[in-house]
Amino acid sequence: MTSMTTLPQPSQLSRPVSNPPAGSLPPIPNPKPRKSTSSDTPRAASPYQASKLRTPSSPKPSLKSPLSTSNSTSNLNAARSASGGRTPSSPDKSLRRTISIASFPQPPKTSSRPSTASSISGIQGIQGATSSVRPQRNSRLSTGTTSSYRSSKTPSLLNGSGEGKFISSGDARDPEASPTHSRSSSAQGSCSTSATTFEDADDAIGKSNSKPKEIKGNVLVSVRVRPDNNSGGETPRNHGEWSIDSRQSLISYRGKEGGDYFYGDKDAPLTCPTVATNRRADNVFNPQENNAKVYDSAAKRLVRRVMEGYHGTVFAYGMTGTGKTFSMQGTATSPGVIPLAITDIFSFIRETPHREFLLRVSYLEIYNEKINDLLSASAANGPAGAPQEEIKLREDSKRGVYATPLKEEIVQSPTQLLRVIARGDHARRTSSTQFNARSSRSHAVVQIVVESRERVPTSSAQDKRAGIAPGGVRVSTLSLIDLAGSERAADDKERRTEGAHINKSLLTLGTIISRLSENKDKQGNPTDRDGRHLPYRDSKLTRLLQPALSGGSLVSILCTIQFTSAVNSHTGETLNTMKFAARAKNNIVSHAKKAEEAYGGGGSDSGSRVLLERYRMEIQALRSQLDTQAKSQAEKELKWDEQQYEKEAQARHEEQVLEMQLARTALKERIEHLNRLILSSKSTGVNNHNSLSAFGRLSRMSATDSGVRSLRSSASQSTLGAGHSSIRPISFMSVNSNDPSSGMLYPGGSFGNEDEYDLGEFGDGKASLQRQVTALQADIGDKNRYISTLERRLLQARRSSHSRMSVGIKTASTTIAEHPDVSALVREKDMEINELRLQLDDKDRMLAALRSAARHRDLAAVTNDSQSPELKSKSGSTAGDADSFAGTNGFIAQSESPIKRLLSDRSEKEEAGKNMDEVSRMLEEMIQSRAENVHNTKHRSIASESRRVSSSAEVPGLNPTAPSWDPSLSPSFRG
Ligand SMILES: Nc1ncnc2c1ncn2[C@@H]1O[C@H](COP(=O)(O)OP(=O)(O)OP(=O)(O)O)[C@@H](O)[C@H]1O
Repeated sequence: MTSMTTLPQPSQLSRPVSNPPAGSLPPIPNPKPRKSTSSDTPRAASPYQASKLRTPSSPKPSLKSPLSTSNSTSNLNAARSASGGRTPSSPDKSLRRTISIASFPQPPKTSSRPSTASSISGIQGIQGATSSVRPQRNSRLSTGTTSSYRSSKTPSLLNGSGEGKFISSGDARDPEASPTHSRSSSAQGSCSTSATTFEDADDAIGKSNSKPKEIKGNVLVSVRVRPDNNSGGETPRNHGEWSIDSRQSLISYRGKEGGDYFYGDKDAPLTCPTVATNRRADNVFNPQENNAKVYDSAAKRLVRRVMEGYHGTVFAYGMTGTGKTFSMQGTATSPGVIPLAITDIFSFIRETPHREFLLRVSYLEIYNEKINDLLSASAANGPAGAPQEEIKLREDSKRGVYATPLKEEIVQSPTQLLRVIARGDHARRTSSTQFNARSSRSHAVVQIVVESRERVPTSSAQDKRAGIAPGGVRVSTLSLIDLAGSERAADDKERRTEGAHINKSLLTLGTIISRLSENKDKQGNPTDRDGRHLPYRDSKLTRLLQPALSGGSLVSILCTIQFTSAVNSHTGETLNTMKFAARAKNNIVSHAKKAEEAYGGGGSDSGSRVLLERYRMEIQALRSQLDTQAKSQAEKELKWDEQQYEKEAQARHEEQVLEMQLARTALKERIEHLNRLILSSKSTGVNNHNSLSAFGRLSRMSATDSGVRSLRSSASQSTLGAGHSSIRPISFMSVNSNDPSSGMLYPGGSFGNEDEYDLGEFGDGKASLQRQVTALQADIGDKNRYISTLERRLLQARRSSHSRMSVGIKTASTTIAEHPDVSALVREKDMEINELRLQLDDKDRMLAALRSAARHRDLAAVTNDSQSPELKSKSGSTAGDADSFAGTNGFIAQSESPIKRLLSDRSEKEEAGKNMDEVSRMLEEMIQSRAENVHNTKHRSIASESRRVSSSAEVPGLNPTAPSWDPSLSPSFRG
């Protein structure tokens, strides 16, 4: 279903008249482009058969009047502007181009009641855009037709020439003139006002919506005579027994079949053609009159009334091939009642800015007493398509009789509406008959439902939003019906079946119309004058037309006939049509009321069918839903924002905690690592080997495998020893962890046999040793500080890299900690620390050795001063032993004899000399090693510094935190 939208505002649709669209009219449904019920049925020879389009059997141009030769559009223009600004008939092609859906009449500038004149003025404007002739709105009223009609007392017949006659004839019943006609006739008093022109009190007293007005009167019945193909192009006044006086709405037959038949009043005074009589005619259209003229006279006013809120029905009745479809649909160049009504509907909408409209359309056919929805998908697939759900007729007190279920499409533009109808028309069944190459085999009903409501003033748009309901909705229906043609029995079985159904329904229609009365039975059902029920239910057609025939709507009947000079002229059929027209005119009495305004969208069935109201309520409900949703959405967003903020804060907090944890972990790891290094170093040197002498350990480590670090220390110590004196102090040799006694002898880590240390270069270099000790102590202090600085910087670097990771470098696939430069730097620093640790250990040991040596020397010096050289040496040794071995020397001194002591003294001295040499050598090695270490470290520092600088340049931000060797921290490393 076409989606519903608010109909375009007139302002949106308005186009400057001066700028007509160049587009052409959207394809008007070609008459009968329909499926054939029997495609293989041989068609009767017809001049139109070759063409898919229905070719108007118009008279030859030479015989046409200037008006009649032009197509319907030009005629529409010409007829409407007959009194002024008439455009000379133009070729069909150019005229077709000029009519564009987009160039519909513009809404009036004022909100005054829309007038037909304004509408026509709009059309003229469009056409004038092409023809460059734009008749003035007033000129039409002041000149030409109307005055001509009023002044003309002479009836003009069709055989006359010149437009005066035509205009006079036409304008007598032209809706533009009809108000004057109707009102003047009413004023004159001598003419009946019951002539159906669909005027009501509104027109007389001005606009008033206060109370629905009732239009009373007979239906509008028009007779259209189709041109005769066999007339040789002539337009005779008399067609054999038939004669037409269109001005007098008179058709007479003086044949043998039944005497004289008159449609119209042959006795009526010519000056008052609408005199009250039961045989008064409304319209008789001669063969030259075109579709536009037919529409203007027979349907235009009714369509306008429908737009104002009345129900209206227009149907074409007549024998097959007489021009019903031609009149209702028309052709591309001569649009019929349906397309012209559509044009008018939208014109009316544009001219009525104070109301809003909603249009929906349905299209059904009654074929063989079965209702088919021509808009359903299955209908589009033709009879062979999926079977449709059975459509039934139901009755409702408000809606009357209606078909259900029926697809209704909401339309928003004439193009859309025309397309929908074209689609339905395509699905309608046609086939070739004796009289019509493309005969309609079904009754087709186009139903346009018009919903309208007072528009809410723009100023109170807020009220609209707030849900203040505008006025009620008025629903009216326009039914445009193209009946199938009555026909004689056909040869083909299928045609016979169709014909039987068609004839039966038309017969029922005729019967009902002939028996129509205003009588009703006790239940309120319509009866004939004798109180008999009217057989509406005998056919689907009459059942569907019941509301209209009962007087509930305005009705306009177009009866089509054809006079032919052919031998098999169907005079009987034509006479039947004439009788039907006369009965309809006499019997159908319309008392249509303007539909009441409906309120509410949900309650009653009729209420729920008012889409405008339903949509309004739906829009309102959706709007409030939207508001609620917007509110809750805003709340949700606020909540979400808060949650996000909290989450972010939480994440930040967690990140910080993590960072702290990482920092702590790193710190701990570092501490552990450093501790491990220290312990490992100690354990390697002290615990594992249970040795007090680093030198002893070092010498052994060269032969044992005690781990990388021990090996490194060993290696460095070995290097220290290279190129030095081979003299090894005995005391050092004896200090062996594998020797328990010696181990026990050095609990304080001091060297043994230190009484001999006064000999050799160390004995002589007391001051220099002292200086070395001091220097080494300072060195150790420096290194300790350096280590702590390194640790601090490392920590900072880690912390910084973590925070960087969390802030900005999260996207990097590798973390800073994993950055090769940083890791290399860290590794390097680790190594540096290790080495420094090792050096520290070495220094410790060296310091201890030096201290011990210094003590021995001091002791020796004291002993020498107080004893003989031998005793001095001995007692010094003993004292040294006693001192070194924690008080055991006293026992040694007492237990040994003097000779033995002398012998041993000599050997001890030799040994002491050796030991001193060894110590000196080792010290030299150590000093050398230290010097080399310092040199190496310095080199490494410089290298690492340069690397760090380059890596810092690569990793911005690392520079300030990267640990670096500050030479100022360790002045001892400068050299
Ligand atoms: N007033 C007209 N002027 C020119 N051609 C006409 C006119 N009326 C009818 N025709 C032509 O006559 C042929 C038959 O007309 P149409 O199909 O409208 O008849 P119908 O009454 O609808 O027939 P059926 O009942 O079989 O459908 C068509 O080719 C049509 O173009």
